Amino acid sequence: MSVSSIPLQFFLSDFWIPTIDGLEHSEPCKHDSPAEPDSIYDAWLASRHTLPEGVGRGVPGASRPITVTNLKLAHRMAKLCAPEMLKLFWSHHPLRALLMVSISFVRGIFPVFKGYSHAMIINEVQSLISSGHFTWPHLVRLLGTEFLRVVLEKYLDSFATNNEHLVQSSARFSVEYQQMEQRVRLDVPTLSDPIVRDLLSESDLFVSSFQGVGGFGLLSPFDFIRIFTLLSELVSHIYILSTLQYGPLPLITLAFSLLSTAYPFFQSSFMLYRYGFEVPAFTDNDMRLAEKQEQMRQLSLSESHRPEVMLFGLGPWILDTWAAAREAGLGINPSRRPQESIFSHMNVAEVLTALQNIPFVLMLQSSTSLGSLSLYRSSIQSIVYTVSNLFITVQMAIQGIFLMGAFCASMQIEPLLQPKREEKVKYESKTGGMRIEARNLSFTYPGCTEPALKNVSFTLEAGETLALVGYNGSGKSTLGKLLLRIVDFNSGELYINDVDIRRHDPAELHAATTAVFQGFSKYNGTVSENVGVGYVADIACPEALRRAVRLAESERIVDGLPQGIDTRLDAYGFDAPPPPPGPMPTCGGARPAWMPHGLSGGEWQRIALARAFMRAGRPEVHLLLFDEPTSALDAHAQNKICDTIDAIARAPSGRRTKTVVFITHRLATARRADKIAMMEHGCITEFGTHDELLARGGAYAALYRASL
Ligand SMILES: Nc1ncnc2c1ncn2[C@@H]1O[C@H](COP(=O)(O)OP(=O)(O)OP(=O)(O)O)[C@@H](O)[C@H]1O
Repeated sequence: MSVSSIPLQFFLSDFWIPTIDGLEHSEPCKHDSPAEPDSIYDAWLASRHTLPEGVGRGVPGASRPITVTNLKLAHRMAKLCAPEMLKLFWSHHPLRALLMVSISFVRGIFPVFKGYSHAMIINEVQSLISSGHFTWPHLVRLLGTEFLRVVLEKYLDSFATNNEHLVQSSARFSVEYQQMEQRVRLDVPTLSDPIVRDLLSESDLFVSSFQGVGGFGLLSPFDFIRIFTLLSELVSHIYILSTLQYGPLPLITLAFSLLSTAYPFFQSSFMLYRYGFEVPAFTDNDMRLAEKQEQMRQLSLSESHRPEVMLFGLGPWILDTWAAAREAGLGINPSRRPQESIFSHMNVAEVLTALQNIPFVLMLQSSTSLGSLSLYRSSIQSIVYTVSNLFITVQMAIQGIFLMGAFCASMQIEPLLQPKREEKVKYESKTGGMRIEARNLSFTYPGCTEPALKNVSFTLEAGETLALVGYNGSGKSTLGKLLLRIVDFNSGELYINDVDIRRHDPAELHAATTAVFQGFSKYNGTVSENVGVGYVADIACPEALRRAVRLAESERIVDGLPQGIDTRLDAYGFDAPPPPPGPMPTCGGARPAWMPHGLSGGEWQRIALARAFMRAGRPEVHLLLFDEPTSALDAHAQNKICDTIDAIARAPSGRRTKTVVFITHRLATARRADKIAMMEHGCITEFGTHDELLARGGAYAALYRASL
């Protein structure tokens, strides 16, 4: 998007609405932010607290008001981010980057050359008409020069575009790479922090600004270079004006010309201020409305939701909810519309444009050169437009700096589960599996008041099998995630092989575990990809894939698929992505390879089991955790899977080599375990063997009897 196409209101409204500054003073920071923030993150956080209440507080990308505080913050951020950004520009194509900046300067002078060349031609033609003192060779030379100028400008433009494209693509790849690299590093607790989410969203906006999408106040460092072009354009126009010969009333004429050309901008900004134009930032309410509207739109389009939409008769409700949100979002409600006055309909600018001709005529009295007048007029207009563009660009650049700050700050986020370097202990394998000892573990999900786990304590010796049983919502899956180091606990202690779990690198622990989650992932890919991600080193190894599929008792299912293990699976239900380009299948014809194949719930569960089995048998894996792995399987298949897990957890000699944790509602499966933990309301209320718990006659015994 070119800078000139950005509405001027975008810039002026922030400047001309004084309440923003006032609000900033009346709204002290909720967090203690230092006067000169030490880190980029602090500066970014401080800038968020300068947003007025209700306007964009919770909306990533909301434009910060232009205040002294924010200018200082932007300056601090730019300083802190500069090394990182310079590296980004220089790392791939230093010479081309230098060329890009230089060409930006040169391009700014082009409009002046153009005006000058046109003026010379006009002068020559004027001589022809008025005095006849002109020479054909001179006019031809001038036309030739103009032709050369056009060719040169076009050539430089196309060279600059190609050069920019190359430098920009490399920088874009780098920022996208860094963004991806950081995303895959971050763990669940880090990502569940709402401030981190906002930071990442603003960081994403910065990354997308490299796509050249513009709009919404996005300005990448590349667009920032355009400021150089605008500056050189401004300076060259001012220079041209200073070299012109003026007639009578030079200063008054100049002032009138400048003011009359600039008037439309002042008029529009005055109207915005006087007649209550809203700040062009999205309010929290706008975002809620947009979200609701999108949710309803998706619901109406989604084919996978269609059966329930039909069954529950949701059509009218979807339509009404969407319409209410959309109407409010579009401002169709008349009370939201800004007041308009008769003045807003008057186009005074047109009157002024007519009046502008008066000083020109006055100048014409003394000036002999029509070309100079044309140059004068085009320079005046260019100066006003360049200055206004410069203001818009600078204002957007300031917003861009906050997004750039978000990007740089996001790069410095350390995953919460990662231990400090000095506290880190390497995970040591223990023959016979993982020993787990939990002491008074408590955990509350972020934003919740009721803990999901309360004072959970138990010990599981290496190689033992534990079944976690209990009512819905009693905390079984949460405990499983704690053991797998997916989430962190709030209090208590958890020891793995007698070492505090918090001192281990989660990646090392994860390499020593395998799991099937209750809500396992369905990847948009082939069977082999869906299974192979369990151990990516073997994702292209047919034997390893076959073995995992066989262990999960899914050979028959996979062999029955149209392309066997290479069949693409339908992970989206009916909402599969559009087919790739190519011939469409004819009615009754063979099923094309790209067409994803659906699976039943139990079949998907076997695929997830096969994924876990990809690495389960490996010697470095010491903990196998299965959260309802066989809930959708028939009793026969369940028993076979349990036998398989038991076999995997043992050496050929029969000695236990892996610790196994089952989360299950099937007590027939639970009774096979060495230990059973009965969970109620986030606590382990009973712990022991099946026989011990039955003899106790408590909640487990009651549940077991009910299941018979
Ligand atoms: N992401 C979450 N955010 C907030 N609360 C959650 C979240 N996940 C689970 N909970 C809450 O934590 C409690 C324990 O949930 P958990 O999934 O551990 O139960 P469960 O025993 O595995 O249940 P089920 O047998 O139904 O699978 C529940 O009250 C649940 O509502």
